[in-house]
Amino acid sequence: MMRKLSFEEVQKHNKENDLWIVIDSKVFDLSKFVDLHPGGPNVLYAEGVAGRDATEAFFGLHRHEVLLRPQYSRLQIGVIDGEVEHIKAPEPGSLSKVPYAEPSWLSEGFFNPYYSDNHRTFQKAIRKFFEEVIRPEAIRCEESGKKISQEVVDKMSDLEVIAMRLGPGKHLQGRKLMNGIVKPEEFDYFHELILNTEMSRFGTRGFVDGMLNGAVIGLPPIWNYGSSELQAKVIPEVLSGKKYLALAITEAFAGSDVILDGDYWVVTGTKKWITNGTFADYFTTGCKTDKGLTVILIERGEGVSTKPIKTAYSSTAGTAYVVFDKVRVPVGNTLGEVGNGLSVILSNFNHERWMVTGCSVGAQRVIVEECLKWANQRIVFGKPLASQAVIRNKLGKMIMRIEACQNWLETVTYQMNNMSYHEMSSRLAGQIGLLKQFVSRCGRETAEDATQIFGGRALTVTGMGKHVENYHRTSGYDAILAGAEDVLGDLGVRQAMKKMPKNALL
Ligand code: HEM
Repeated sequence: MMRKLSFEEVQKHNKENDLWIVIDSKVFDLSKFVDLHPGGPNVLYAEGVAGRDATEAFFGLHRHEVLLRPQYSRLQIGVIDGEVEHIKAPEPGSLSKVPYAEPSWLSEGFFNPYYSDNHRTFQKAIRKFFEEVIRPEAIRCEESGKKISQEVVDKMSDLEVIAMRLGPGKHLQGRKLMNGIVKPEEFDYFHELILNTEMSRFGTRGFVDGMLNGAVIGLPPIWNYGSSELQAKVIPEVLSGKKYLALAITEAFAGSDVILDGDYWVVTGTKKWITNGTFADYFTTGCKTDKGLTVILIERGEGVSTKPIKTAYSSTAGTAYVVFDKVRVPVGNTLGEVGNGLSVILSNFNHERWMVTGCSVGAQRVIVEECLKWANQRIVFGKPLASQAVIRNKLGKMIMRIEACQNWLETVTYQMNNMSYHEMSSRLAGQIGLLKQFVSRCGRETAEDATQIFGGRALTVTGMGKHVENYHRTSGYDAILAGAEDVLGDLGVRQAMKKMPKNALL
């Protein structure tokens, strides 16, 4: 039970070695903390702060989470008698009540045709799991640049999170998804969309890619085109998170040339910007053979070396430069027909691009929420930021963009749920390309506007604007990964032109 104190009592403690303040009805004794305060001691002795209710000043400068850190929460010595706490830490898994902070299907009083009760139960469980288990790890790894710990990967694999990230399909059969919350045959692209949007909510973009993204894009060629022996060996290792897989296609200069030597391919060459490459045990690799592009699964071993590439985001993504030096690979590791590598690679792209779009939308929505909250709480010259028309204009555009992105993404997801894989490839490749371009463009514009709203705070890695800072620095990844946005937009128009009826004349 906390001590109950009066404002009169608090006011007496307003000097060096005896300093109390009130934040949201909680009384803190800062006497010993002043010299350790990252904002310096002087601000704490200021008039209106020392011995006073400093709630407004505090929330103008700190995120609420600061008060929850154990080293700071223990500075609380009591509560103001008769006052109640207004600002509470959200319960793990809870939904935000800020308008537009959640998609309409998760907003009270709104309706949506796409989601069932099962999607709702699933969303709640996933958000809770991500907030409790993944968020602390995401923040740690984003900062340290280290690989996600095996302990956390094991927790994901216990709930089949890795398998679910690969979408609906036969790889889910017989599994207990999220402890049985969803049956394998019920799992659809909306469940997967929920996963993608939820995992992007922590302002840790490098970590999201480090979270076994390589498997999501590198495994389908194995189960679609690999031999049964290869599948039996590699798929369980990867889905259980025991082994890492990377998709190694992109090249900066010389590719991966291959010659045949008996029952072995001998691969020599380089790959660049390979996500998860630093940690990968396997590489699903595009190689040049004399019959054309061929995809080969290369296991890390003699002749394979990887070097981390320092990028704008955290090295927890494991982005690597990969060198193959006369690596001997059994011919049985060939994925698909020799010379047919392009179709192996292309068959994967729709799903990958759609996934990136979902992650992008999840991250973008958090930024909209951050800006709405900040514009409401930040007081400048006695008025909230939101009282400025120029700020409201930016907020309006952000809301329009996120709602447009979400709605188009849901329409495309609905098509995916109702189409065969082949239909998706022929009908949706162009639209997914355009969607991805639209979402990443919107994301970049929102990142710019958010930076203007947060000002200098948006340039600081920690503190008030940390999410905006991370998003501004990393939203460009959505515009490049899985296909550069301009190229994808162009693909969309070219596909549309191919399908123009011959008699469509004005
Ligand atoms: C329990 C009380 C407080 C704690 C635990 C605390 C803690 C912190 C921390 C951790 C930071 C680093 C920035 C961040 O991570 O957000 C910070 C910065 C700062 N604090 Fe406090 N603080 C407290 C009260 C106050 C109060 C009452 C003021 C009043 C003016 C204040 C003024 C500042 C300033 C000016 C900065 C620098 C802000 C910036 O770099 O943008 N702090 N504080």
